[in-house]
Amino acid sequence: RPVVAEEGPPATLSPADNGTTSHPNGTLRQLPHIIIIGVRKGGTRALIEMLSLHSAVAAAQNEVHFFDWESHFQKGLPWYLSQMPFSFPDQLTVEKTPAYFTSSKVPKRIHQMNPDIKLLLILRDPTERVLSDYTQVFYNRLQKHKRYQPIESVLVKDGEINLGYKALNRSLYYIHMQNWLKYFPLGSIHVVDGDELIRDPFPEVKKVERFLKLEPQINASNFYFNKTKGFYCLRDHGRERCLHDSKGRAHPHVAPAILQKLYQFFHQPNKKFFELVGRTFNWN
Ligand SMILES: Nc1ncnc2c1ncn2[C@@H]1O[C@H](COP(=O)(O)OS(=O)(=O)O)[C@@H](OP(=O)(O)O)[C@H]1O
Repeated sequence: RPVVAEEGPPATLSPADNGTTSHPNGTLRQLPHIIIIGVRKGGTRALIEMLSLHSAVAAAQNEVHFFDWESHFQKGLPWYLSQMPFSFPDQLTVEKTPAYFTSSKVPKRIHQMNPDIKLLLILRDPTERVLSDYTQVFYNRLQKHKRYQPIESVLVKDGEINLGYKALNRSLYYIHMQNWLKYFPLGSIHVVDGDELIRDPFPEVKKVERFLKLEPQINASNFYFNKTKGFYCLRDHGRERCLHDSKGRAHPHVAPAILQKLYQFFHQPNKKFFELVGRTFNWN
């Protein structure tokens, strides 16, 4: 059960409220039991949609940005609660905000709300994630008719990897993970392999179901490969749907020599991450 910590945000819930707001049909809003903390472009939307196939899961529609945006955090837990979907008391509520993973103040704040919360972290090959991150910003700028720099000029400065490029830092997973492990035991954080979730989602989703101690319910038949999209899509009670067009975009071409530099750049950080979590991933 989520608890309200002593040092929590300014407006805390009254004891009578106990973290829930009820509705006449027996549903209520509950603080999340599960948070998908990131990583940005890791496959967080796919993961929350896939998890929502389970009848015991109620997912918040939008990214809430409660713990990372001061303007939201200052509103306190009652506001956070008001962002949650209505659910039945035995359902688990989940929200996803990919920016949480790389925001240093977030782990402490989530821990203060509920030290027993279950965290899901979906990661992808760090280089691939950088390209996906660049592509996202590229499209955002395109939409706003703003200028954008070609990928190679943001990745490289004076012939070397440009350490000032923010997207690179977001892919240094061990740095951020260390921060989370100051507050949560490894057993509270399940790392989902985002590359596998793309390649063959069902086994990855089953692992999540087990981690959350949910009754096995999600089936192989809930997934089908859509050739046009080039990704798996979902089948839920006979209804078929793919993720939005903004998910699964083509990435820019990068010269092989630069790509090689990037792989090399991430080699040591990746090793540090593997040591931290006691498992390896099939990253370049
Ligand atoms: N089934 C399925 N369909 C479509 N897309 C899928 C799927 N599974 C994982 N992905 C990958 O999810 C990537 C987007 O990640 P996020 O949802 O975490 O992005 S965001 O941070 O919320 O913007 C997105 O990244 P891009 O390929 O760069 O667009 C996808 O590769």
